[in-house]
Amino acid sequence: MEIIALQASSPFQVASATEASCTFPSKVFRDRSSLSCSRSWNRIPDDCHLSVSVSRRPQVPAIRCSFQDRHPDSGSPISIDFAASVQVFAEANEADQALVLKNKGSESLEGLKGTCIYLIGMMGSGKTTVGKLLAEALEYEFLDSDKLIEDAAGGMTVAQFFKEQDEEKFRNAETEVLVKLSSTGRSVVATGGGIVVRPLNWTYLRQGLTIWLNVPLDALAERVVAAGTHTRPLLGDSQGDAAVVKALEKLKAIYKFRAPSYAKADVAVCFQELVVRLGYEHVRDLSPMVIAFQMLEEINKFYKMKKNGAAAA
Ligand SMILES: Nc1ncnc2c1ncn2[C@@H]1O[C@H](COP(=O)(O)OP(=O)(O)OP(=O)(O)O)[C@@H](O)[C@H]1O
Ligand SMILES: O=C(O)C1=C[C@@H](O)[C@@H](O)[C@H](O)C1
Repeated sequence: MEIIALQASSPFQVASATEASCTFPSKVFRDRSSLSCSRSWNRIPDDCHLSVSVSRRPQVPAIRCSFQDRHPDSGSPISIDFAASVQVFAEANEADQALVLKNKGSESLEGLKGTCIYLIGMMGSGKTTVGKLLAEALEYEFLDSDKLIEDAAGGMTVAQFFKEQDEEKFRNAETEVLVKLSSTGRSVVATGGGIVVRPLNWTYLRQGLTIWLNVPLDALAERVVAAGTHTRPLLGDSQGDAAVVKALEKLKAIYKFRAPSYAKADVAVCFQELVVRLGYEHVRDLSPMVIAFQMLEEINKFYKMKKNGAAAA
C-alpha cells in the first residue's frame, strides 16, 4: 500500500458529498497529476490535501481517495471518495475499462442479490452486445430469450417461426420461456423486442430488474440494416439505398405503440443523453463498454435509492 498526498484539481466526479467508492483505471493512477480535487466543494477547505491510497491487488488496480481531515464546521471526520465518471471511463483504454467494469460489477452485486436482469428495448438496441459485457462484469450467465425460443422449437429460427406459424404462437412461446426464466437467478437476459407488450409478461419481468436501452430510432435503423433485416421478421427484408428509410418507417410505427411499455422499466439508459454528456456527435460513437458502464451506474443508483427509500419509510 502506497500513500501519496496530492493537491487538488480533478476530472473525477464526486458521487456524493459524504461517500462513494471508486476504482480508477491503472492509466489514471500512473498519472498522478490528474488526481486532485475540484475546488467546487465549498465544504472543503481550500488548502486541504488529499490522501490517496493505491492498492495493487494482482488483477485489479484500485485507488481509494479519502480526505484525511475534519469538517470545518462540525469537526467530524470527512471521508470523500471519488467515483470515476463515465467521461473518465470513456477515455480509458480497453484494458482499463475491462478492469473498471469488473470492479463496478462487483459493487452492484450487493444491491442485486442475485436478481435476474432483463434487458428490454427495440430490436437492434444492443441487448445482446451489451448484455454479454454486463453478464461478464457481474459474473452472471448471459441468456437470449429469442435463442431459448429457437431451442425449444427444435432449432427453428425466429424468422421461420413467424413465417411457418404466426406472431401469436411466437408470443406464446416467448411467455413460456419467460415463465421458466423467472424461476432462475444470476442471469442477464436479452429479451425479444416485443416482450414488453403483453401485460402478463410484466408479472414475470417484475421478478427481476428491467433495464431499457433507449436508442434513437435513426441509429437503430442504420444498425439493423447493416446487420441485415432478414433476421428481423417484423421489419421485412429491406435492401438497397432506401433500406434505412424503410426500416426507420417501420421502427417508428412499432415504437409508437411500444414506447409506454418500455418506459415501465425499473432503469433506463438513454443513449441520446449519454451522447450529450460525453460531447459526442452520434450514438454510433458510444461503445458497448461505455453503455455497460452506464448500465452499472444506473443499477447502483436504483438500489441506492431503494435502500434510502426503505430507510426513510
Ligand atoms: N454500441 C454499439 N456500437 C456499435 N454497434 C453496436 C452497438 N450495439 C450493438 N451494435 C450492433 O448492432 C446490431 C444489433 O445489436 P444486438 O444484436 O446486440 O441488438 P439486440 O437488441 O440484441 O437486437 P434483437 O432484439 O433484434 O436481437 C449488431 O450488429 C451489433 O453488432
Ligand atoms: O421487436 C420484436 O417484436 C421482435 C424482436 C426480436 O428480438 C424477435 O423477438 C422477434 O423478431 C420480434
